[in-house]
Amino acid sequence: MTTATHLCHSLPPIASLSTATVPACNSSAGARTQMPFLRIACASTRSQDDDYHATLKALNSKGRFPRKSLGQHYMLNSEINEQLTRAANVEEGDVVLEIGPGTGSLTKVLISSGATVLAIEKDPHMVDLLRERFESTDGFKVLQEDFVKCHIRSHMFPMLENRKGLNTSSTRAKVVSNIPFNISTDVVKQLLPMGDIFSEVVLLLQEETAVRLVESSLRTSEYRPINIFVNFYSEPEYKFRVPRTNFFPQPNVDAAVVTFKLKQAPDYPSVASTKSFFSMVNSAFNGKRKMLRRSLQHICPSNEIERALGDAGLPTTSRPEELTLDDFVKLHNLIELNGGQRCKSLVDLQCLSQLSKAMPQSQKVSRGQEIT
Ligand SMILES: C[S@@+](CC[C@H](N)C(=O)[O-])C[C@H]1O[C@@H](n2cnc3c(N)ncnc32)[C@H](O)[C@@H]1O
Repeated sequence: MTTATHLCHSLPPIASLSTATVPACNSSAGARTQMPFLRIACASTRSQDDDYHATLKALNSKGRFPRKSLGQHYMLNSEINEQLTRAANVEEGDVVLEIGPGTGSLTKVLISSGATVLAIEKDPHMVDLLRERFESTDGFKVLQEDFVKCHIRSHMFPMLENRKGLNTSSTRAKVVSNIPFNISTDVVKQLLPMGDIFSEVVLLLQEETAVRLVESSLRTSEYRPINIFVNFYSEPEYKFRVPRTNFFPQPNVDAAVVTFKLKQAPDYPSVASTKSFFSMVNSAFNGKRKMLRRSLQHICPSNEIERALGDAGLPTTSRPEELTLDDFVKLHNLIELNGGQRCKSLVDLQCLSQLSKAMPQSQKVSRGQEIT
């Protein structure tokens, strides 16, 4: 305990120190135990640039306290940053988008793997810090923007264009990020339909969100339109849990790493229009306790819905939480086919789908925002 006391005394004067803990040395995802200050010495031997002291020093240099409203929980364990980078198979020549780079601990690992990194950071103080830290590094650019509002395509296209002619195997970029938990759903909705520019999206999410996005099963209350959305656009995989003790300041919840392998348009389930498809899915779940023949009545008369359910091989009494992505696709296409002129609202939806086809790609991707 002498070491612990000594280290505690040497900590910089910053609020919330008394509640802070650092990760276990063998930071195997899975260990839930909170590690005391005693372990700091051990963590700092792994990566002195981004350990507990360095993070505090970096924040102090800008007179900053971590801001809860910006979800500022900094990663103290470089092993986890390396695992995130490996989960995306980042290699020489890759272009990587990092959302919320903070002090740049993950950024450093990405750059060391040979990637060119575009970082989007909302906090201007962290942007200053990153510019100082990576000032002499080629292949790094940081923009001070709110990711939720930024037009990511216009930033990515020039970077991808620049790579043409380089001897690199991948033509699409990757996303690797430890994001603030409060923008997780926005990030997922915005990025997953971008399979034309991103091949993988690897995110460190709140564990509960990770489980809800990847593992929600049929017939449970967690099964929502977002699950249909995630599986429509990607192949998600829960990789590993990251105990809360790996962050400063320590959040009240654990985190987990999820990879989303993005599909490209030809591999999306075949629907006449994604707009009308997701409108139907949302409507179906609006009346979660209701049978589909009732909740979709505004689209088609219930006998038409029953007929489509029957043709899809589903019970006429089906409820939304009983349908897989494939079932919804079949149902949607059958309603379109069977409904024809009789389904007035569907005709309206078809008009919308024509409009949507005329929309620029940049607007189309924001449609995911409608998913709940
Ligand atoms: C959980 S911290 C992660 C920091 C760093 N990646 C790490 O692993 O230590 C989240 C970071 O996202 C930034 N941030 C918060 N909201 C943001 C937004 N809307 N757009 C971009 N960055 C944001 C915060 O300022 C913070 O630096």
